[in-house]
Amino acid sequence: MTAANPATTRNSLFEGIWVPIVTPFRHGAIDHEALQALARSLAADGIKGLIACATTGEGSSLSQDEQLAVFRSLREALGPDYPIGIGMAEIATAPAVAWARELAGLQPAALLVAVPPYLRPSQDGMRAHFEAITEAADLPVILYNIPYRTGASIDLATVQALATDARIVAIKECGASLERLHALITRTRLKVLAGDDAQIFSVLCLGGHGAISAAAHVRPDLYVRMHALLKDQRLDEARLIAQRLQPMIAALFAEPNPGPIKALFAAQGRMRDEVRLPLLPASAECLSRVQAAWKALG
Ligand SMILES: O=C(O)C1=N[C@H](C(=O)O)C[C@H](O)C1
Repeated sequence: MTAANPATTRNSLFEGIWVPIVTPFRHGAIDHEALQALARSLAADGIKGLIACATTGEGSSLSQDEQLAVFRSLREALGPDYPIGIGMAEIATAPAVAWARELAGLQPAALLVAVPPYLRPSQDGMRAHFEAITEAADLPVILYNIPYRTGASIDLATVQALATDARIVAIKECGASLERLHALITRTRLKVLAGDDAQIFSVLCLGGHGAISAAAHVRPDLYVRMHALLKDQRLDEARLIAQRLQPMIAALFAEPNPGPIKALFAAQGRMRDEVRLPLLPASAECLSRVQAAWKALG
């Protein structure tokens, strides 16, 4: 096993509710003012950490310079101690390794690394990919398993093999069966974070450690409260919050993420309703549904 560096041993860091922050745009350019205001308000609501440039942050639509600028902007807004991770947008191993080395210079709290999309590598190929990035970055790494986006899933045995490296600290798991979630929680030492917003409550009840949740942009206080209640064994109260949140989660994912989040925030004057192609802004119907869910949350 690789020796842990001190950052990776602060493992309670990878518990609680994290948000993969959206990247606001203004006439096509990054709107740093809106980004920083949003980041400050999420942190004030108790969000444990942010992930820049993930799926929700449209990381794959940002140039490398823009990704660095987003990260630096968040640091400037929140200070050096607030945890900010960053998503790996490169797909193939060699450019991902080179980019990981560069990102390491920013000292992010973690790298969020998905199974490379489209390529559908073998389990050994996936393992080599994650190992090469971890070695290059020498930072805490969160595995990101989202087979409905990437086309391939990390097997439990591969997760277990990767978990022998202390720098691999957590897995963000999306769309898994209860059986697989249970296995990840009980048969690996990784922090298991829900990546599928509709599953956050179930993952936490099974013993998962938190979530990286796009939906938690909207009423983050309720996600933070639900997590705290479950830690306190106050299941009934937590369940009521989960039930209240469900219509909003469904509305936010009725069209491609992060369109609905940006549409709501634009209607609230917090940013412009801009995404980058091939994404399109949410439809008027979707926005009405999100706004109705917003009102119902009170
Ligand atoms: O960007 C992320 O990280 C997330 N992406 C998922 C998706 O867009 O499918 C959803 C999850 O809430 C976080």
